[in-house]
Amino acid sequence: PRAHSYTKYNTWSDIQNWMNSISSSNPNLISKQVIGNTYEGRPMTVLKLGKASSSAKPAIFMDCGIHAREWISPAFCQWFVKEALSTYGSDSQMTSLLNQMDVFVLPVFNIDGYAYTHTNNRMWRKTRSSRSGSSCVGADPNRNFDAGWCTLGASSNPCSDTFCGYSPESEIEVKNVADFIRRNKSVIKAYITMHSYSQLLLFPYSYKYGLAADHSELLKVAQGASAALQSLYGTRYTSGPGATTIYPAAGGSDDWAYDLGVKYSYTFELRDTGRYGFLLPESQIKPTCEETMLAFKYIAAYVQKNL
Ligand SMILES: NCCCCC[C@@H](C[SeH])C(=O)O
Ligand SMILES: [Zn+2]
Ligand SMILES: [Zn+2]
Repeated sequence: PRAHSYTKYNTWSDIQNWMNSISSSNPNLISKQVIGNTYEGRPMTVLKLGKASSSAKPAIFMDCGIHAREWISPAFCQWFVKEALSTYGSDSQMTSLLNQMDVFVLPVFNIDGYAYTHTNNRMWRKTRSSRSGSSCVGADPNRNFDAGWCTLGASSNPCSDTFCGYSPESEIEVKNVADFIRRNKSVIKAYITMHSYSQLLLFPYSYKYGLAADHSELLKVAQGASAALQSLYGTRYTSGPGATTIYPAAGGSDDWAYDLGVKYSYTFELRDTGRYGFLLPESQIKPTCEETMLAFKYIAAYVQKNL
């Protein structure tokens, strides 16, 4: 079988094997927990990074792979875990971060969809749930959260790629993540969700045009993170509220987390701006992950300073 590589788009099977081995590699810094199964029964696995502590530490939650075809997203979550473990002890900021906080990483949110893009349809976006009454499969997890659910920028047609689902959290994958974040909301200070493509750093709201109460602070941090990202290879990002920066979109994970009380809530649209789109070549995994690490660390440092 193919081996796992940080500079390749790994199959779910290779990612699962990788999670099992890396989470037993350093019990003082990483552990894994299954937060539930997907519709097709695959284990949704969260990696908890941070210096082991008997008391609860403030935390950041990051997910990748909400949308199946956005392969650069799970690639970043895997890269992040490798970088965190390999630079802890040598990189002062990463050491400080993992000493003071925990980082929960969900490398593949929509595992069924991700597997389906490897076997059947590279351009699949949604979950793989099916319900009697429709021949169409899946709902858009990023329209299925309980945040302005199905009001705008989403479809109630099960055959649409932005189908909002039959009710909020109807998708078991969404419910599993929402339950986990609700269970840990007292410690979770930031929510970061990785998507592609367009090179955008978005924050609430997308379910309405109105500005978030923390708009100016969220914008300031996003602009700082984008500048940090650009400093490496010159990659240019646009920062702003989702509704006006990309499009209105209700039911999103970032809006939901923000309204739950997780103030620092961001959606990344990673490389590129359309030349390759979702089919970003594997040769761009390394540079994309390196520059995105700088943006993540900028946000994490800001959150740490404002604990
Ligand atoms: N919560 C919505 C954030 C803005 C839209 C993000 C994109 C990622 Se592909 C989408 O879900 O359509
Ligand atoms: Zn997406
Ligand atoms: Zn996108």
